[in-house]
Amino acid sequence: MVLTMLPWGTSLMAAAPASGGGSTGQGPLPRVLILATGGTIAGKADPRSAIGYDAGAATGQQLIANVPGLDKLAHLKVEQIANIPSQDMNHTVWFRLAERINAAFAHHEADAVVITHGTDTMEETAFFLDTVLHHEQAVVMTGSMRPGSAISADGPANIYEAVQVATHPHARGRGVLVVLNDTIHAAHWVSKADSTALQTFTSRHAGPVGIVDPAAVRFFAPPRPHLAMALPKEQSLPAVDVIYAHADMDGRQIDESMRAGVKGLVIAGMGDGNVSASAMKALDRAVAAGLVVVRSSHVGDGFVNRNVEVDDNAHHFVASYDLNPQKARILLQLLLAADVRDVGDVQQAFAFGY
Ligand SMILES: NC(=O)CC[C@H](N)C(=O)O
Repeated sequence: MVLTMLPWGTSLMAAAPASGGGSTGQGPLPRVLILATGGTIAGKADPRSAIGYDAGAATGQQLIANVPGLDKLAHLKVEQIANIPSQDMNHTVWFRLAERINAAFAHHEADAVVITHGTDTMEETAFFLDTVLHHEQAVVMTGSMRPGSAISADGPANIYEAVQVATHPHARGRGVLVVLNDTIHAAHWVSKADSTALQTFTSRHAGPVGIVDPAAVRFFAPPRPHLAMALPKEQSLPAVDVIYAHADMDGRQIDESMRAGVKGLVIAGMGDGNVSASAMKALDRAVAAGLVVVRSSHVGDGFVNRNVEVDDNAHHFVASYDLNPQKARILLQLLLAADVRDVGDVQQAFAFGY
């Protein structure tokens, strides 16, 4: 490759007549579709208490109006997909988002998408969309930890940076990204790790894939191989429960989930995906009844590997590798929706990319 010297602040790729030149000030402005779903970023002060607020109160249009300089980065179109605190996020909104994004790119309505969202379930929405969307164009999620009414609200800067990242040419082909507090995370690894701090998102063992510093958007890591699943046609997902393991654990919750008719179980296990002996017996009953059982962990980092403390071959369990329980649940739902229930096939999907 021949290296061409360009003026500072101009990247080789951004200089091309691509749609991602918003951060360089060259060429036509890229078109960014902003899909607003609510969250703290759309929060307004609650007059009943000094620290209280209602998430999902302001509209996407109001959020954008509070971000100076955004019109110099991109042509924006804002649509309100929902206006909820993200603890109420659900598959109906996920399907609405996925279909809107598919349509926007199929009809060349936008060059990139930014989604505003509460931080509680942002990693789950990011993981769902990352798995069912198959576009080169950037899809970037952002939110905030402080409501717009707070001193030093973080929402406006996060929206600005999300648009900067979404319009950066190196954001293409990376699946769904999460941008918060100057940091860029990939959907596979990102997780909320602090209930109040601005730097709430981590990508524990993998680390963030990039940063936004005052001069530039910088990516460090190559994209992860993309596990591409179809968006289920039925617009619904099979029932899968997550069961949290702890000392004195019995099999009661596992049996109750089976009675309720779930199709799969994810264990938020201790350590590398352990449960007690009596819970293990209940899991064997679940497998015998035709449920798919995935062992994940609630410790927050590291892999759950096959056949280490637990003989997965003998029990017919699946190991989650590095997917946390809430993401393991979504992958299992998508696999079951696609009629993938053979333990070997399910395991292959969880091991994809490693
Ligand atoms: N900081 C946040 O966004 C969390 C607030 C709220 N629970 C939500 O996820 O929407």
